[in-house]
Amino acid sequence: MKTVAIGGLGAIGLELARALDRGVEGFRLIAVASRDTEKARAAVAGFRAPPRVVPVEALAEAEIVIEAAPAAAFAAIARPAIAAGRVLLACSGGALMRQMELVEEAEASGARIIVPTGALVGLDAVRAAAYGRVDSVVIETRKPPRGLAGAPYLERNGISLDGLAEAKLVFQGNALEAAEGFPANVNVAAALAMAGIGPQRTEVRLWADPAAERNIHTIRVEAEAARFSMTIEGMPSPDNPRTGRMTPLSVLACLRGLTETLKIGS
Ligand SMILES: NC(=O)C1=CN([C@@H]2O[C@H](COP(=O)(O)OP(=O)(O)OC[C@H]3O[C@@H](n4cnc5c(N)ncnc54)[C@H](O)[C@@H]3O)[C@@H](O)[C@H]2O)C=CC1
Ligand SMILES: O=C([O-])CC(=O)C(=O)O
Repeated sequence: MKTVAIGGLGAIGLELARALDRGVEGFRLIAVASRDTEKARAAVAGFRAPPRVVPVEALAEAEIVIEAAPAAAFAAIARPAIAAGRVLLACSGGALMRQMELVEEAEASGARIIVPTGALVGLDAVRAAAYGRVDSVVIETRKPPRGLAGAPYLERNGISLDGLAEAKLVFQGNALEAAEGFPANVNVAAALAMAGIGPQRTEVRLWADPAAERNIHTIRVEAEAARFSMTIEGMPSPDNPRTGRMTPLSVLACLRGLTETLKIGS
């Protein structure tokens, strides 16, 4: 049995905690941390085996630490886990991409940092292609306006999405600029950048679309070995419209992949 701890109990973390409590072969949830301790206690009170509610630094007592908190809390969860040489599953890919020195810290301590595919598709193909020459990687994301509302880039540039009648291209730039301007929205672009040709060369286009009922991500890759494009249309989570329901499922698949005997895909 590998021990697991979760930092953040929102759309992703609480779903994962519930799934682990129902039983995921080979893993046992021992601790959780969240901003609001009382709320966290109430959320896990009815569990078959309630995990301990701890401060974020104490999550590192588990062998596997799942980070599922806002980007601003990423380092506080990641650093102790890395220092303790743990396996860190990082959902806030955009935050990681902006603090790549953590990867050097992990190398020194023997920790591993794993970014699940999350709400996206195709990272296996992108990773493989990146062993050869890759000419371009583009991701186009289309979300209902409520899934983008409040992003720092929109506020800084006075872009209002209220009463939007048709789809609007709200951002075009590289993955680094996207992660800075939309910290809660472009984790998939960050994961794509880290899997492929890096944040400077990965192009991001972000649309607010009042007709969209799903979070739609299309990636297009031009590489020497292959040209491919893939689209995923994720259902927004009922708890947080910025986050797709695929993400906790992807983290579960990633977790199982750490130990399963038969593992399909890279
Ligand atoms: N990799 C991917 O494909 C995806 C990644 N994400 C990212 O994953 C992260 C979590 O997403 P959601 O669960 O949707 O967010 P959420 O907003 O629903 O939940 C976040 C949780 O973290 C807690 N929290 C806030 N501050 C904290 C702190 N300082 N320490 C510990 N916990 C704290 C909140 O109380 C809440 O329980 C976000 O950074 C989000 O952008 C979201 C969707 C897809
Ligand atoms: O589509 C989603 O579920 C979330 C998303 O865009 C991201 O965090 O990059």
